[in-house]
Amino acid sequence: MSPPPVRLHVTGLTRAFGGQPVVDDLSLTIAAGQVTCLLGPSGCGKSTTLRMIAGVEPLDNGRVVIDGRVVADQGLHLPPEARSVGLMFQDFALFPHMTVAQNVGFGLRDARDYKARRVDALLERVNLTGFGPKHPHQLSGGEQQRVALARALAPRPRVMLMDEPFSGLDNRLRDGIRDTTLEVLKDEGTAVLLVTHEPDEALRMGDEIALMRAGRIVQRGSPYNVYNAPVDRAAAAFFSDINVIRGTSRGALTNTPFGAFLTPGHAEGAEVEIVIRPQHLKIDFDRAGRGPNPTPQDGTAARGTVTRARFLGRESLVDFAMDFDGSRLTASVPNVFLPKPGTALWLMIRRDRCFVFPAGR
Ligand SMILES: Nc1ncnc2c1ncn2[C@@H]1O[C@H](COP(=O)(O)OP(=O)(O)OP(=O)(O)O)[C@@H](O)[C@H]1O
Repeated sequence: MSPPPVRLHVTGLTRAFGGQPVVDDLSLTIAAGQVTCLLGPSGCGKSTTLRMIAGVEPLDNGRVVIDGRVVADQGLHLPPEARSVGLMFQDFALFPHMTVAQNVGFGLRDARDYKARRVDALLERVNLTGFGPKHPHQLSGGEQQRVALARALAPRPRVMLMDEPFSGLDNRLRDGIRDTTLEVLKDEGTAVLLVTHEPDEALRMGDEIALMRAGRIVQRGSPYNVYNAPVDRAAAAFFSDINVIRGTSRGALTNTPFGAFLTPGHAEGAEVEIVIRPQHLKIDFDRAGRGPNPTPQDGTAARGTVTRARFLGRESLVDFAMDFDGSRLTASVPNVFLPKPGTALWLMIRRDRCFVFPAGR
């Protein structure tokens, strides 16, 4: 089977405001039926990237190609309606004076009976059959959101650009709407660029995550890879709380509460940071000071004292001060585990889940 065709191809996209670069030489490719989540902290340039691709913001440099056709470069700026893009924003604003059917059919220039059939089919697709004659104010937030999706899809855009489209919805609605939206977009074979600052949303929705920082994409990959092989400490920290064990690499080894770690590739005397997520620290009991008998995979156990334990619903977080050097670590345990402060417990570290980075990066 041949790979799906590329729908969006962006190269060298650059934009500065007042001399300050906001998007800096950004490149990106999205194939038909693929969802790429542009994920990053507030202000890193996600919306500006999306707006340049949509055609509502000029670019200083670079090129945007949609379905093989250049729609923007230094000398060319096609308007949004000539780019075959669908847009969905947080404040998706349906036209209040129009019915649901008129809203969905708004961008269609086809003959009346074709248009009516397309509108009905889309309303059915987003589970709103029979809603055509209603007005937006008669609909719930989730229903309005699905009308907005149908409206954006009506002209069969090659590329769908979505900027935090679910953040106005309450939590209980959100997961359902995300799943419906994803299903519909996959069915239509649209290439999707979804901007979000929520890692959970990117992990849930993306075939690919493009992690953005200060105007640049710092890492691209499947959700699994971006989560499990972060390029640096900040990339690891973007997805969950992290523990950082600091040390000095000597003879390609770094001493930690959990014994010596292999840290090859770091200069003699270089400061390193060993990063581990709280769920990859395993807790065991003290057994009158004898501690556990770890398997080779569990690594070396180290003793610590509980300083605080919190219940967060799906998990409990337990904070420790380590006997070795007083360093602070946090372990996450599924369900309820609330040892009293002062309790001695042992921690084991999944070495294959640790990331080693040069300090300060
Ligand atoms: N038209 C503009 N004029 C001047 N500065 C702008 C303009 N648009 C955006 N900026 C600035 O560019 C930076 C990036 O903005 P952008 O909206 O792209 O970030 P973002 O990653 O989408 O953030 P958020 O998640 O908060 O929306 C911000 O510092 C913003 O203030």
